[in-house]
Amino acid sequence: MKTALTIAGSDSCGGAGIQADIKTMTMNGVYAMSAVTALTAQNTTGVTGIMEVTPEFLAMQLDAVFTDIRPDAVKTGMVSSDKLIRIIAEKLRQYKAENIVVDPVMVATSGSRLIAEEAVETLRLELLLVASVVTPNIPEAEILADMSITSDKDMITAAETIGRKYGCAVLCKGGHSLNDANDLLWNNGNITWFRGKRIDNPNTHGTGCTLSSAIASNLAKGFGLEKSVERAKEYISGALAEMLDLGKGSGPMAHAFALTGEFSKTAE
Ligand SMILES: Nc1ncnc2c1ncn2[C@@H]1O[C@H](COP(=O)(O)OP(=O)(O)OP(=O)(O)O)[C@@H](O)[C@H]1O
Ligand SMILES: Cc1ncc(CO)c(N)n1
Repeated sequence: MKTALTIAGSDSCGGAGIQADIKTMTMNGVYAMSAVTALTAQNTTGVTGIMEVTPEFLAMQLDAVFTDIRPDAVKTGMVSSDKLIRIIAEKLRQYKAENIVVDPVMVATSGSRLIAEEAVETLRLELLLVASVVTPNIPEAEILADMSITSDKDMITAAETIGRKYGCAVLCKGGHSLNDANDLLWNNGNITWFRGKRIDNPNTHGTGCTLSSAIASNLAKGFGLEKSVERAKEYISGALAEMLDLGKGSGPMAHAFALTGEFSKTAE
């Protein structure tokens, strides 16, 4: 069985972060492992607390995983602070990790900040340089490319700027702000649009985490990057289309929508 590792924060309400990543990887047919960067006290309406692990303990988790079950792909999500980012980059280089998907998480859907302001620079300098692909939404792409984005053409320019500067592929997600759920992949000079149908569902807690984990799972299974993004978009569309409605805010998606059979049955 192929394997994938998520390096991210825990979301106590289960819709984003580590919990979304493990559900997504499992549903996409790979064995999921996790290294936790921080605990969040969080629900669909917001984040009320953050407790970071120490850099030493994050390093111990990464050593434990890499020296035993080598991941075929790695996804990073909430990385929180300067010191944690440096450890992650160092360990990914040390173990020559492959298929690294960096979701440059900055602000949760609910509006709460998930990375220290000064750590954004470290994320650029350390994590983007080891990434195979980075998956910014529009506000994140604006910060990473240092420009404002108001059109499809701007998305292409921003993705190319980020890709050339950091030597990685870039998936710029239009979903939130600009267009229908159309995402743009810049991969070594080649441009591919993934045109998704916008699903009229306000429950989008954890969409970014879910998409990047689905991409990592497909890379782990040996699909190329374009095919991995295409398959990940199909998975997230299926999870959104279930119209799960939990919680008082922007709720989570139905990660296990494709699960049928004995163990997914409810009581009569
Ligand atoms: N309503 C929707 N219908 C269909 N696809 C959507 C919808 N909303 C988001 N997506 C898709 O979900 C994926 C994640 O994009 P999104 O822009 O929501 O990420 P994000 O802003 O990083 O998420 P998060 O808020 O979890 O950090 C993209 O492929 C996007 O096109
Ligand atoms: C722990 C965690 N990571 C990422 C996100 C982004 O959606 C979130 N809300 N919580």
